[in-house]
Amino acid sequence: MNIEMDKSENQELIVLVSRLKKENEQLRIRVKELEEKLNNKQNSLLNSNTNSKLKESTLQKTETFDKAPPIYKDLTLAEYMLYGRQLILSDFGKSGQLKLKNTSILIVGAGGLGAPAAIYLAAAGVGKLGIVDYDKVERSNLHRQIIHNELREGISKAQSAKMTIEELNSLCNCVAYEILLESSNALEIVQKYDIVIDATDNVATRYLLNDACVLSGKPLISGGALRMDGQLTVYNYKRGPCYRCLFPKPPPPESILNCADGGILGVVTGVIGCLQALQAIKIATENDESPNNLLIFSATSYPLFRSIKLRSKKKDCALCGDHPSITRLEDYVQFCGSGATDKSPSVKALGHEDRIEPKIYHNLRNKTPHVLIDVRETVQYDICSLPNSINIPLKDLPDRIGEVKNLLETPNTPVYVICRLGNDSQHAVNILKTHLKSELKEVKDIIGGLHKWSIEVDQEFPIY
Ligand SMILES: Nc1ncnc2c1ncn2[C@@H]1O[C@H](COP(=O)(O)OP(=O)(O)OP(=O)(O)O)[C@@H](O)[C@H]1O
Ligand SMILES: [Zn+2]
Repeated sequence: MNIEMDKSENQELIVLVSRLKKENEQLRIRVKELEEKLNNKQNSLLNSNTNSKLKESTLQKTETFDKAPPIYKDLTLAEYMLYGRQLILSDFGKSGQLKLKNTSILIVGAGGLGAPAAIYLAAAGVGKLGIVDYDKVERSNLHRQIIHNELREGISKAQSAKMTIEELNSLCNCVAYEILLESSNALEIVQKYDIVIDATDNVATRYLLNDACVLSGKPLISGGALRMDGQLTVYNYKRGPCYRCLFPKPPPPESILNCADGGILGVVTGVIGCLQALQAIKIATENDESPNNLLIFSATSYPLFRSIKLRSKKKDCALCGDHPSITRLEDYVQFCGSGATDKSPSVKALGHEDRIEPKIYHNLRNKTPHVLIDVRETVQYDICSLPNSINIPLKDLPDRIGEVKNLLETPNTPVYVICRLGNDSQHAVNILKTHLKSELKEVKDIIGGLHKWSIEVDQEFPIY
């Protein structure tokens, strides 16, 4: 019996010792990591002091990629272990890893493109990552903005991205800017970084970042994605053009479509965001021999990628040309005629008399004979629709006026028009009024569209 007890005590002791040894080892690694993190922070503090001195000096337009001299001259033991699989690449090696460690990258936009770009850059060992985003995490972001998650809904995207990065690689010094990047703050932030990634979704910020990068001599890795397509370009790099060399004038605001209206396949932003990260690594490690190209990706065509060689910079470019007229940041919202935020502003195309609240329409719905036209695209109509509505997409409406006419039982039959948010429906009312002036007694748009309907009338109706 005693021998049996001795045996089992012995066994327990062996297990305990082995557990303590394991914990001891884990603590040793953790202490090492924390020491490195502290070291990083001290170094970046040193760096930011140098930068603020730099900031005080006059802002000069520089043409080459100006990178601060290396601060870190070697890798730590934890870094050898962490980056081992890429250290052994002949095109990368220890020198590549050290260059990454000494590089700071600014990602503007922690959305569909910024999310994968930030994750891969942090994991690869970039020394400092700045993340700018003024917005908060929404549920409809999560199919593509994979740096956030369900628990982060409603919190700042910049903070959420920082949290993920710190969990992924605590050696990366991540700075979150919970702000809208605009003329008043862009230069100050851009100047603090070696490379800038444009992961935003609007034209005003595209011009702002282009100008800030040219004025402070930073390469700009620009990406875009919509529906099933995407593209990638590097501006202001290796004597290549800037965005203004290619597009001196912004497109008309009404021609611009965003993801909320046009849709986007999550993985398409993943492809372009990863390519932005790859391009940043190639620039940081001075391993980029490719000419200045516009890379076009289409998920629905073959081959998936096409590449177009870009022109060299324009001698008469207003920004980067020989005699520039733009020497400071401008008012980009005014220049582009559209804001830096992509939240669709409410259209006000109709007077009060031509509009009806969803609740009032709901009350008359089963009592008054009427025609309800839903002017969303058919793909959206097929997602969800109100019973007895007729789908005529806005773009087809002028050609299908005859159909509307045939639907009217009498000239007095009222017509109501609905869409997703209550913007297109207003344009549709104007089209109907123009074409059916004498035939129609009453034609109204349902205020706030199906979105407001599902909030105020039927909570079971999907919001998408
Ligand atoms: N000037 C800016 N300053 C800071 N963040 C910006 C600026 N312009 C755009 N962004 C951010 O860039 C990101 C763009 O990503 P994306 O288009 O995937 O997201 P989204 O705007 O959340 O999409 P959705 O259209 O579905 O609402 C957004 O998070 C947006 O807040
Ligand atoms: Zn230019």
